[in-house]
Formats: sequence, C-alpha cells, structure tokens
Amino acid sequence: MNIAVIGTGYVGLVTGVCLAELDNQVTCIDIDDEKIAVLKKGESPIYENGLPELLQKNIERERLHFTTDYNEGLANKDLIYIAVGTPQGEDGAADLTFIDQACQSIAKILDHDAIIVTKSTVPVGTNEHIKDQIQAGLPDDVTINVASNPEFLRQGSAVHDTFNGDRIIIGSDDEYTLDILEKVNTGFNLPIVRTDLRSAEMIKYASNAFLATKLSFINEMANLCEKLGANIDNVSEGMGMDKRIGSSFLNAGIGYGGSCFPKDTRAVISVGKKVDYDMQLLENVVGVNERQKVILVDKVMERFKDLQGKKVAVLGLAFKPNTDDMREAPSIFVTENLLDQGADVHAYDPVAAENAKQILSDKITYAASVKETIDGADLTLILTEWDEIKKFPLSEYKQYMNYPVIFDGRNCFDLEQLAGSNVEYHSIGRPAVYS
Ligand SMILES: NC(=O)c1ccc[n+]([C@@H]2O[C@H](COP(=O)([O-])OP(=O)(O)OC[C@H]3O[C@@H](n4cnc5c(N)ncnc54)[C@H](O)[C@@H]3O)[C@@H](O)[C@H]2O)c1
Ligand SMILES: O=c1ccn([C@@H]2O[C@H](COP(=O)(O)OP(=O)(O)O[C@H]3O[C@H](CO)[C@@H](O)[C@H](O)[C@H]3O)[C@@H](O)[C@H]2O)c(=O)[nH]1
Repeated sequence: MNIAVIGTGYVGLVTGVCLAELDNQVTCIDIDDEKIAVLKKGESPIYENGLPELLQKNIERERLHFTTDYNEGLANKDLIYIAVGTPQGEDGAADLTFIDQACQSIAKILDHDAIIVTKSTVPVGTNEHIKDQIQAGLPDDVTINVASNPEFLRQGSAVHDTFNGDRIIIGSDDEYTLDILEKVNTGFNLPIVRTDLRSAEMIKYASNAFLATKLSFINEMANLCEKLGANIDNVSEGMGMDKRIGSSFLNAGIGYGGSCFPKDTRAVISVGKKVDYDMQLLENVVGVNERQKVILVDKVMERFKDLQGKKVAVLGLAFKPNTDDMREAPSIFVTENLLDQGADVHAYDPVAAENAKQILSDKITYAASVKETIDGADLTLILTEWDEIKKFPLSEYKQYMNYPVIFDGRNCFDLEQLAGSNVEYHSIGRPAVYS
C-alpha cells in the first residue's frame, strides 16, 4: 500500500519504518527540517533499539522516504497516518493543536480519496472532529474515511513491541475502512481487534490509566511495607503469581514518568470533568504518583538533614532505561530538589545526558561514567535502572565514594546482593541495609 505518516517522533518514525519493513511504500512527513535532514541521511534522531538498522535497510530498498513537503508526502497515498504529539494542555486536557495543524495541511493538499488513520492518543470524539475538519476543506469529489489505530509501543523497546505487541486495535464506523486496515496490519501477525471509532479511542486511554493505577497501587503498598517491616519484592512476587493480577508493572519505584502516563491520566480526568463525571480513582492515582516523586529526596533529607556542599552522585536521568527521552522524568524533580537543598549535583546517563542538558539546571555537572560520577561523592541516588548501572559492582562504591550511601529509587539490587559490599543502602518498600 502507499502510506503517508505525519509526524516522525517516537511513534510516527517507528510506525513508518515498520510499515516499510512490511513492504509498503511509506513517506514520512514532519515540519521539523532538522529531523527530516537527519532521517534523509539514514540516521535516527532518537535512541531506540533496532531502529537504525531497519531505517537504513528500508531507505536502501527505496520503500521509505522522508519529506517536509505535504504535496510530495501525500501524493498517491491510500492511507494517511497521523502521529503528531498531543501534549498536556494547561488545564490537563490533551492539546490538539498539532492534530489540527496536520488536518489543515491535509485538507489543503489532498486531491484523492484516502483513509486517515489516527495513531496519536486523542480524546474520545477527536476522530469525528478530524473527519469534519479535513472533509470541510476538500474538493466535493474527494472523500475521506477515518479510523483510530491507537499505539501501545513502549519507548526503549518500540520496534520489538510493534512486531510483538499483545494486540492491534482498529476502530472505525465504516466496515470497508476496517477491512483495509485489517489487511495492512495482517503482516504484523498479532491479534487484531475491530471495534467502533469511539471505543478504539477509549481503549488507549483506559489501558494507560489502568497501568498507571497499577503503578500507583504498588508504590502505595511499597510505602506501607516500609512502615510495617515487609519487603515489597516479596509482596510483588507473591501477588504477581495470581494470573488475575499478573506480574508485570509491579516494580515499585519513584513513580511513573515519560510522555504518556502523566499526560494521559490527566487527560482522562479532564475529559471526565467535561461530561460532569468525577474520576475519583484516577485523581488519586495522579496524587499518589506526585507524592512518590518526593519519596527518595525525603529519605535523603531524613538521613542527611543538610546537603549544603555535599557531592551528590545521580545515576540515570532518562524516565526509564533504553531511551534518551527526558519527558516527565523523575530526575527533573529530584535534581531540582537536591539543588534547592544546596547539593553539588554530579549526574550520569549513558544515553540521555545531551537531552538532559537542555532541560535540567545548568548547575549540574555531567560525568562520563558511573565511576567518575561517584568518585568522591557523599551519597549516590539511582534514578534509572540502566543495565550499566545495575551491573556496576557494589563493592566499588566503597572504594570511590567518601562514604558509600546509596538511595536506590529503582530497587536495582536484591537485598541479598548487598552482603559484603560495605554500603549503606536505602531503597523503595524494603528495609534499609547497612552491610
Ligand atoms: N512516545 C510513546 O511511547 C507513545 C506511545 C503510544 C502513543 N503515543 C502517542 O503518539 C503521539 C505522538 O507521540 P510521540 O512521542 O511520537 O511524539 P513526538 O513529540 O516524539 O513526535 C511528534 C512529531 O510530530 C511532528 N509534528 C508536529 N506537528 C506536525 C505537523 N503539523 N505536521 C507534521 N509533523 C508534525 C513533530 O515535529 C514531532 O517530530 C502522541 O499522541 C502520544 O501520546 C506515544
Ligand atoms: O513496573 C514498573 C513499570 C514501569 N514503571 C515506570 O512507568 C513509566 C512508564 O514505563 P513504560 O510503560 O515501560 O514506558 P512508556 O514508554 O511510557 O509506555 C507506556 O506509555 C505508552 C504511551 O502511551 C504506551 O504505548 C505503552 O503501552 C505504555 O507502557 C516509567 O517511568 C517506568 O519507570 C515503574 O515504575 N514500574
């Protein structure tokens, strides 16, 4: 099929590359000149496992093209995917400015019938708005249909998730449109759920809201474990063995971040308000997550009272491992708090440091390795569970730090691993260890 993908961010680029891998002719359109210039050279502007190889391969096979020009991008395309950002607006609602701009560009240029497929996460009813907006600008003899095809990939494993996801949701109120989308998605070899437009949009928000709820739930249990002398690792393991609960998303930590859960939970609350329905559970999910972001700093302050002049090592800045994304990363909040307390913050992230420099305070000193970061430090905070950080020998903290105190916001180490390492270790939902 001839496909256009609008927006070459984490979702649009991965979608475009993977659809090209399935032998479709794909043109990706973005308004960001720099991004398109990098992509045209066959380089990936984002860090995502497996993406550079597939990108280059499909450019070479001439199945994948990039442009900033909507005329070129939409020419002869049967399917037009929209994958632009839908960030959080001031009142918590999804900001649809980029969606509207993409629609206006399509309406101005499209000269043939096509199906518009929305990948972006959008509030229920948005696809109808998309259809009306585009159709209103088109010549009388051009007709579009719309479909919702929400995306469930996780950053850091986006390509893997695209080919190995649990399901593909396609929603439309037009059976022919669903048939076409089913055909396009057959190559992924995953269960396909056909549904109506509004339910497809809702499935995406409901899934993210549920996962965020699971995280706030386990974080709240972790905090209680600490007070009661239980160990959240053992609790999660025991709970997760119940198939009705499931073992994934039960890792307690310093709260969820990233470009999706924080904004999507707030968007659902906002949608509820618009229809006069109070989303009580989700309000608390968000509240628990806000509190969780402070937990590690609270522990630090309880232990040290004053950080004035102390060298604090921060390991990991990205919102999760295997990504360079800093959106809503807990490190933003934690480093701000440490600096407010007068700490001398030294930070390291194997991949996200360059992005971090754009948004974190310029008072932070960046190091080139774990060793360099902890060298001479008075305390260490672990904020992202990168493999490199998990594999760094615990025994070396004593060797390099002034005094080896670790505050682990990601429970990177089993408590048994600490034996003989001579560190003082504080984590989430588990007793402190003085080994
Ligand atoms: N990031 C994820 O893991 C993920 C997963 C599932 C769903 N989503 C959803 O997918 C959507 C995209 O997320 P993302 O993380 O890829 O966003 P992103 O910010 O990484 O990328 C969006 C891209 O769209 C481009 N863009 C904006 N307006 C445009 C226009 N008018 N025409 C062409 N290009 C335009 C931007 O320049 C940018 O490159 C959001 O709705 C998000 O909620 C994201
Ligand atoms: O057991 C866990 C699992 C995750 N997290 C945190 O939760 C956040 C989100 O993690 P994850 O879901 O792995 O990453 P995302 O890339 O944000 O993916 C989520 O958001 C995407 C955007 O909507 C969806 O497509 C995905 O299905 C959904 O998992 C991160 O801060 C993680 O550190 C935990 O604290 N404990």
